[in-house]
Amino acid sequence: MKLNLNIQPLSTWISSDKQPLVIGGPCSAETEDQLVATAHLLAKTGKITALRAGIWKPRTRPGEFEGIGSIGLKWLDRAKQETGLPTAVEVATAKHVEEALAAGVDILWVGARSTANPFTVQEIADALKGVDVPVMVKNPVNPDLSLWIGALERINNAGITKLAGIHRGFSSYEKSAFRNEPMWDMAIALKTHVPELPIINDPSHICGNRDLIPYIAQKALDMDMQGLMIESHIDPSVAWTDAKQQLTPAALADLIDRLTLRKPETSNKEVSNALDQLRENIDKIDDIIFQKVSERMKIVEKIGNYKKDNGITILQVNRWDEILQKRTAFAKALSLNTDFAERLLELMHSESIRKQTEIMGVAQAEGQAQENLTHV
Ligand SMILES: O=C(O)C(=O)C[C@]1(C(=O)O)C=C[C@@H](O)C=C1
Repeated sequence: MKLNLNIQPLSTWISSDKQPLVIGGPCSAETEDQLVATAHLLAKTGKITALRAGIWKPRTRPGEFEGIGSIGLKWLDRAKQETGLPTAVEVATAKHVEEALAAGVDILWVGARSTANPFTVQEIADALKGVDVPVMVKNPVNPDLSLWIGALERINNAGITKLAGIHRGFSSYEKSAFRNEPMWDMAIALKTHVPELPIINDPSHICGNRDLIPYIAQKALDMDMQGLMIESHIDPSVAWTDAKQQLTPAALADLIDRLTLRKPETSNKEVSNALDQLRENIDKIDDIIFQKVSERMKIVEKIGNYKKDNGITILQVNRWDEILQKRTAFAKALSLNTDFAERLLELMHSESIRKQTEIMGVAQAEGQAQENLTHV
């Protein structure tokens, strides 16, 4: 379902001269020298569109460096005056918004922890009323698309039309190579709901480790994201925060050089005709798949009626296991990815269970129980 947000194109608020669009800068502003020197080196690469720096840092545990605070805004302004780079900082309270705007910060962003809290987002939105400043909203720490959309809506309702999302990955209990799981499907879902919303990828926070950054940055561009936010420090080995994921300005420039830029469309008529033809074939095949799935569901319904009339359980573990084994082996023989085949079968099986539960009348009882609960 498409959402109705009032959003201006990215090019109306940030220069599109350099492609890919990269917002670079240190995780935290630490000292005036560190920030200004990093900014100069970044500007000298000629590849950076805006300068980022954390001024107020939301830390998980107390006692860690929580950002240099307001004084850093003066350093950031000096970096901007000397390099000509527009600046971006994270804001998490109304006071941050007021101070950042008073200090001439060009772009604000809402952090992942703030996005997860509607009270915080509303406080920021209220502080932004009547101001024409670009705001980027990071995904919430947890993979909840509604929270991300809700935060964008709150900011948009406050009158902010220069709006973007930042995909920084999601917390996960599972051990992983990533600091935050990319869960690309979440960013794709946001793009599907709000196609006009620019999305900036933040490979630094997804990876948590500089070696992985090139892969995520490339994938983000291939996912048609509009830009990258990458942390860069003059000397990452002594960085006060996120030392492992920061790149020197030279390493960042090198990474940008190695990225391949692709476009969503081509002006080559021959290629676009070939793609049209192939897409027509896909449409036909998708139609056949749906017809077949519908036939399968009709059989599932018949089985469901037999089960209801003869006191047979809905779940048939042995039969389900047989389907999983045989069909995934078949899928493999057809050169299909077995994980994909398994997920497809699971999706169909859970729909069968839902359908047969409905036939048994249990779904109705469950619905009634839910209704009773909501009336308590
Ligand atoms: O074989 C059945 O009993 C069915 O209802 C079909 C089906 C399926 O979707 O394939 C559904 C539920 C069972 O757990 C096993 C298989």
